[in-house]
Amino acid sequence: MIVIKNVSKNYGDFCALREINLELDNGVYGLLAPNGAGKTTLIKMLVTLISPSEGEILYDGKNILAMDQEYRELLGYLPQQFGYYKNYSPKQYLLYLAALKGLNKKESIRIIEDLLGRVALKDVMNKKMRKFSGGMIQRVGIAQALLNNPKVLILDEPTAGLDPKERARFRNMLTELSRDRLIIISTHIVSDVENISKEVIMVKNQQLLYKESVEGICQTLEGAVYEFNISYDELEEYRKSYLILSEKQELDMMNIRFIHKGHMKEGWNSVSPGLEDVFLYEYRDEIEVDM
Ligand SMILES: Nc1ncnc2c1ncn2[C@@H]1O[C@H](COP(=O)(O)OP(=O)(O)OP(=O)(O)O)[C@@H](O)[C@H]1O
Repeated sequence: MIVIKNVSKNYGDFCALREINLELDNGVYGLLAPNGAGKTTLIKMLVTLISPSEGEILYDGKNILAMDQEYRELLGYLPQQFGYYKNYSPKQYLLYLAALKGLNKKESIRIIEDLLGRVALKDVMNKKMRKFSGGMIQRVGIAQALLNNPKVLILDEPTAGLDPKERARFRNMLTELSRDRLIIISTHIVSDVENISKEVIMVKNQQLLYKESVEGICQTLEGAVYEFNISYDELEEYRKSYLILSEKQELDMMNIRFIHKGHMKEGWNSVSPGLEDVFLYEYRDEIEVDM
């Protein structure tokens, strides 16, 4: 189990994270926040690339910085950008990494072939990565992060550049992998974590906003999300008065989804809030709503 205890991180005078407290067990945790909110800072502390300015991070009660190599042996990490060699095949690349980690070659071949099977790359394991799609490269990235069969797997924005089909495949793979390990996946894309996370962690104004199940987080907007058909002429008025979550053209009307806390007006259709709604609501001042 990982315990993040009163952790703050400052870069000079700038405070990137303030007094973060979290307890994490096996399963998938989605670290969801807009760019610049401090996800990478938290992740870099979790993988010991940087250390907290205050507080500490414990693994099974031991400070991860003090554990040093012992901690890194149970850690798998896929950074936002990972370096690989285009002229290598996945198998060659992983064998090279295994050699760096000092793993025995015969044993490595067995582990690597098994891993490449798990990430659905067995058919192409001897092909050069030069022609691989973004999704295939990310799967190589996952395989390298799994090389030491880590108990803690940390993935920083792992779906960047993947198409929807590859994203879906990726999510399924994580669910499969999460059975016996702790997985943290950082993203600003709600659908990446909505259906696979045991709990979603959201950070706002440098502080922890939520660490809860998707259902629990969505409940915070229960009874406040509506859909309604309006004419184009009314659109400006609604935009001024309410936080619009989405606008959809339907024949000669506009179907809008919006937030209102208070009495509903006649005709409004109250709908169940989704994680995307909460995300747009909580970060309304930080993100430009794409309409
Ligand atoms: N080395 C650094 N020195 C100074 N400020 C930094 C440094 N690293 C990050 N920051 C600042 O800390 C804040 C959080 O950055 P961080 O990279 O953790 O955010 P993020 O949520 O991961 O965003 P992204 O997805 O863009 O990486 C940002 O305002 C960023 O400018």
